Amino acid sequence: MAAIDAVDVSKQYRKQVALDRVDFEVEEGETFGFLGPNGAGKSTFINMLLDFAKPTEGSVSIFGYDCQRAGVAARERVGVLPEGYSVFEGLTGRQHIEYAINSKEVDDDPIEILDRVGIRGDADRQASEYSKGMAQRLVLGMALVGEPDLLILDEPSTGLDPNGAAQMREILREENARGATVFFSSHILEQVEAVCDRVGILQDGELVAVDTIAGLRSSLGGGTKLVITVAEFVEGMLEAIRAVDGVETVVTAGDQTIEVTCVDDAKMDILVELRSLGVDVVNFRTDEASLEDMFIEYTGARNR
Ligand SMILES: Nc1ncnc2c1ncn2[C@@H]1O[C@H](COP(=O)(O)OP(=O)(O)OP(=O)(O)O)[C@@H](O)[C@H]1O
Repeated sequence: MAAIDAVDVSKQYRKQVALDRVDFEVEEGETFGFLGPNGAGKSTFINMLLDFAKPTEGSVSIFGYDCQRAGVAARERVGVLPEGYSVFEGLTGRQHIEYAINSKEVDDDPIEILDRVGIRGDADRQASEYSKGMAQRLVLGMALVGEPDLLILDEPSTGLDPNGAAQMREILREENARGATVFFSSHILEQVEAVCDRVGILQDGELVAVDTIAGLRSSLGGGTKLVITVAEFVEGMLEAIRAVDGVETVVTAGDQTIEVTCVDDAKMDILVELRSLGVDVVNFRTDEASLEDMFIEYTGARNR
């Protein structure tokens, strides 16, 4: 059975279409990354899973339970890290975890959980005094209570330092390895690339791609990235590259570097085109297209 099943789900806020007939499944046991530029509809979708928002049309279900009509059953096996969660005034970190343990009626050890998310040393401090990253770690800890079958995490890396982000990745891997399905939205594409089996890309409320990263690469014609360093930029150079057959995206990275995603066959034509414009090519190399390159290609936007 699918862990998450979205059936032609749409959401309209007055004139704003936040989701437009989104239809996909997240299989049990997958780690699934949910991507999209700001305002694409990611949080709206997650809010529907949690019944904070209702679909205008279509439906969403978790392990076969409709998130609106059978919300309590749907969320029973779920651990959640919602967007913009604020901690309770007057409760320590440990008490937050104890609260989650009591509400889920399980017997986890709060200190073990705080240790896992890296804030064991701050267990008895008021959570309202925590830094942003510490609070984010605490909320992740609360989501992990009771070994949920599905983790739903809205931007889990928000506020985390690089160590925290690496720890987060490790926790997602461990959770997946014990059998949990992990569904998370993120703007940190390296993180998504490192842990996800599949990704879905939302753009203006529409799901424009759902695939493995390798699958995305091959549907973009091989997804080669050419990194070209030139002595200096020449007027009309970027437009000329864009006009070459097989070129998908052209972006600049610094004063002298151009990154081009294209089909394999286009590489030589690009270099020939640059020579004919009198551009002095200092260096070029080919990389595999990263998830960020593909994201730009699908959404036409730099993510960060
Ligand atoms: N309560 C609301 N009332 C009206 N419009 C809303 C509401 N919530 C979201 N929207 C609109 O729905 C669209 C999708 O917003 P959403 O928050 O789901 O995007 P997102 O992909 O999570 O963005 P971000 O990456 O910035 O968090 C936006 O145009 C937003 O303005």
